[in-house]
Amino acid sequence: MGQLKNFAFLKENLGFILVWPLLCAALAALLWGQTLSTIKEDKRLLKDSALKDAATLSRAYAQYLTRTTEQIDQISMHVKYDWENSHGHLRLEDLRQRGLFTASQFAVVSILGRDGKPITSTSTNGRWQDKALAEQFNFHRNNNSSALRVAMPETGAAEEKRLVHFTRRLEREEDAFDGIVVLSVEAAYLSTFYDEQSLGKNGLLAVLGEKNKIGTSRIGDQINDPGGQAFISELVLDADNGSLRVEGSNHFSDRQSRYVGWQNLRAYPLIAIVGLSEEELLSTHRNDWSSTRRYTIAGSVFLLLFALVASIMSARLSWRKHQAREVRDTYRLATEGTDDGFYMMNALRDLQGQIIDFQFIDCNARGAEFFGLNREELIDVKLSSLQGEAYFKVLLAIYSKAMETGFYEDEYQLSKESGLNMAWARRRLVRSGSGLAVTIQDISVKKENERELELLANHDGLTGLHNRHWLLNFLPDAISKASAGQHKLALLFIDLDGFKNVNDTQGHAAGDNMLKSVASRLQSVLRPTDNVIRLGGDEFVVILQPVERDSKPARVAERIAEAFQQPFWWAGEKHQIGASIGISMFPRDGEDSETLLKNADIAMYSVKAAGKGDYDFFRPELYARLRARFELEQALMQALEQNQFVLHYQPRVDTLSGEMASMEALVRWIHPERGLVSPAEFIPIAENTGLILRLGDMVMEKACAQIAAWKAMQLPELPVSINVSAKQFHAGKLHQKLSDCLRKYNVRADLLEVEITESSMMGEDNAIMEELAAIRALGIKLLVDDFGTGYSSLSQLQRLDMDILKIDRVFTNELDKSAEGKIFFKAIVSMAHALDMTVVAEGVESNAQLALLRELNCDEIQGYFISRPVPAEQIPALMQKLLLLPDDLSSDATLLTAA
Ligand SMILES: Nc1nc2c(ncn2[C@@H]2O[C@H](COP(=O)(O)O[C@H]3[C@@H](O)[C@H](n4cnc5c(=O)[nH]c(N)nc54)O[C@@H]3COP(=O)(O)O)[C@@H](O)[C@H]2O)c(=O)[nH]1
Repeated sequence: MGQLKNFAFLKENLGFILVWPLLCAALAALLWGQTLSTIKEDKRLLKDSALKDAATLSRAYAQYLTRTTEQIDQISMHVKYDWENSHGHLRLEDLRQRGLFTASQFAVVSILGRDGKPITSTSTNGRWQDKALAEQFNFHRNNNSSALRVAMPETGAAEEKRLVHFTRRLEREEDAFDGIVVLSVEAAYLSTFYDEQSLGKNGLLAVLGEKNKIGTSRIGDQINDPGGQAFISELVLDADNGSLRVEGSNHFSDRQSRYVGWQNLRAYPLIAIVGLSEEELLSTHRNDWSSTRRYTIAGSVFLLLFALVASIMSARLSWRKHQAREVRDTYRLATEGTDDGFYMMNALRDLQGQIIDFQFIDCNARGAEFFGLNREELIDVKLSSLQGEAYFKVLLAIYSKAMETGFYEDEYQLSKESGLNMAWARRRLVRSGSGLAVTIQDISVKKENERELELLANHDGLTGLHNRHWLLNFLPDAISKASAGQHKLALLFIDLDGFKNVNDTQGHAAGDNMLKSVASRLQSVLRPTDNVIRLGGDEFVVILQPVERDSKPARVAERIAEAFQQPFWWAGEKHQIGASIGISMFPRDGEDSETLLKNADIAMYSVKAAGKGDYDFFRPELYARLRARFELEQALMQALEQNQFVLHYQPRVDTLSGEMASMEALVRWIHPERGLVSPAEFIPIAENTGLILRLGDMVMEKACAQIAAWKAMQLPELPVSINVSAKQFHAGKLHQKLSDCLRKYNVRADLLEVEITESSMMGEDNAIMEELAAIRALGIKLLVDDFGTGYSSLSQLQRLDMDILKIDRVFTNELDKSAEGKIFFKAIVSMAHALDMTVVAEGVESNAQLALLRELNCDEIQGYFISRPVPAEQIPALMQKLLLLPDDLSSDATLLTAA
């Protein structure tokens, strides 16, 4: 299988692998062709040049011979003249002594007489028997030409020097033959023209005479006189001058071929021959040719090696590409089924090697789909063509960084420019060879989920404001910024006043509406850069920064407080609510989130304690107050466990007669250190901490026990009313507790009355309605306490079927102070009577108030004018007194009653 794959790979890439050897073979062939043709051309030029040189040198040699022969000619003319004038008495020795034949080349100068015998001579060694000289003598004797003739030497004995004889006819009167003058010159003298520089070491010089008879011949230093000749066969010279290549093996004694040039002397019967050795000429160029050949061989070897290396590299490259492609294909196939986009990208570089773009070379179907294309459409596309210029620059920087470091990964939000149709992506870039393997994952859904989770985690679902979680993350950063910028930061802790009432009395839907309205109202009075946070319940926080002075958060707090003075409206109804605001400042009141929040909360609490609806800055002493409150809470819990509470009773009497109609049970805390503590101090804390439930149960228990005790003492059976807080109602099963308690102490239901504040029973909460009905069904009377301070209407009271209406002492107090107070009181009494309810005036402190109440037909009164709340032990005395009005008033009453 593997072999089959390899074979397929080879087949696929054969062209790419063999391209280099083929290219190199072609280059080598070209190189060799060029080299051989150059050598051939060189040889041709060399031959042409050699032939020209030989011809030129032969001409120069001919000139040299002409000049030499002319000298000899002149001397011979001189001798002839002297001979003919001397009438046969000339002695050549005399002429020699006079310096005429001093030149060394003249071996012998002779005059031969008419019989051919020497008459006078410069030497006795003349070779007058030479066959060639004899021939010349005969010629001169038979021809009356006076021209100079040349006789080439015969081949003589080896030890003899060869002599060339120059001869001239001598004459007497009437041109009669008188002998000849012979100038014999050493043949070698004619070849002194030889110059190694121009003819080389094996150059040839030769002089031919008539019938091509060789006068002298010389090859290099070797002058062939005496001894053999340079020639082994006669040259065929078919023109007066010329040049030709002469094959050495046939013509020359040294067998070397030569380029031979020849020139006939015009004035004398001589031929000058020059030969240049071919071997010598070639040898000077042979080095050039061999170095050319060496270069060509080196070039060929280089090409061979290059082809080999290139083939190996091509094969390896192809193999790597093949493997990379296989890996790519495998990866693509593997990623084909996934949701991730996979891309192989090639880095495109400029001449300086700088990356200028990337090109898609492969991708999976999903990857192409991200760009709205199919795979074939995306391959070969450049990255730059898929997005705008600015965005491409950003991408290029990231991709180049990945090329540099080998890896890059991030999550990023995509713009429209990206060309990818997704909102968020995770990309992973891994360097792979000369490019990048890029994986893109669409994480839009995940990001959306994260965003929603983040929204949920950081926002309040009801109001849309940031929540506590967000605040706790945001505050440390904001504090750091403030610290770095050396400015202040203000934290406003806002707690709604009366919100619990709305929630408790009008239901959670109303409470939710209120919170939404509060949120938008807060935002409306703040700048968009200020942060509003809902901490939870009815608590809000506002962060202001930068802040220079306290005056700024003070102004904001004032604006908020003012905004809350306007009523809230929903479902066509008006709702009033306030806000208490505590302010802490960074860094003065704390340097961390927790401290700033805690101190703003303390300041807010201080505002609440001081009457609500206002703002205050944190001060360290507020903390002391909070601590006192905390200690009170602890003490209250302990008091409940240790039964430190007692009930005092305040009578309620008939307005006219002063007869005790009922008693209100009012709890008192007998503190082990502080003595008697007012419920006005601890009831609100009990309400806030939830201790009111246990306290309420205890009051119920003590009241029933007391009724039972008085009954046991056989005192008149008078009802006792107990105060029940809203929390007790909302805790549920109040009627059950009351019923159990009555049963436990065997007390009649009509001896127990329940006072509930107006605000506790407000709203449309069915649970309260049902609870009230159930209590009433037990036979227990229901009293509306503190009427006039809340927002209940009489019609609502009618629906709840309340028995007694207790008008708050604020209105009793107004009775004798203003006409409006009296009118208001009268209206309530009238309406309550119309609803068949008994009216009680609370807080009656004076005779004048009593008189007016009688006038207004108020049924019962309660107040310090009758009696302060007193311990249970004092009640029997009051009971026995029967009429509790001051004596004079009681008698008035008696009178009135009687009347
Ligand atoms: N849930 C419960 N609340 C209780 C209970 N016991 C008392 N309370 C509530 O505490 C508040 C303060 O009560 P207290 O200090 O006892 O004051 C009562 C009277 O002393 C006072 N009063 C009565 N007559 C006059 C008067 O002529 N002038 C005047 N200045 N004060 C007067 O009024 C208080 C009774 O008020 P009310 O209940 O509204 O009739 C107070 O709100 C109590 O309700 C308890 O057991 N449970």
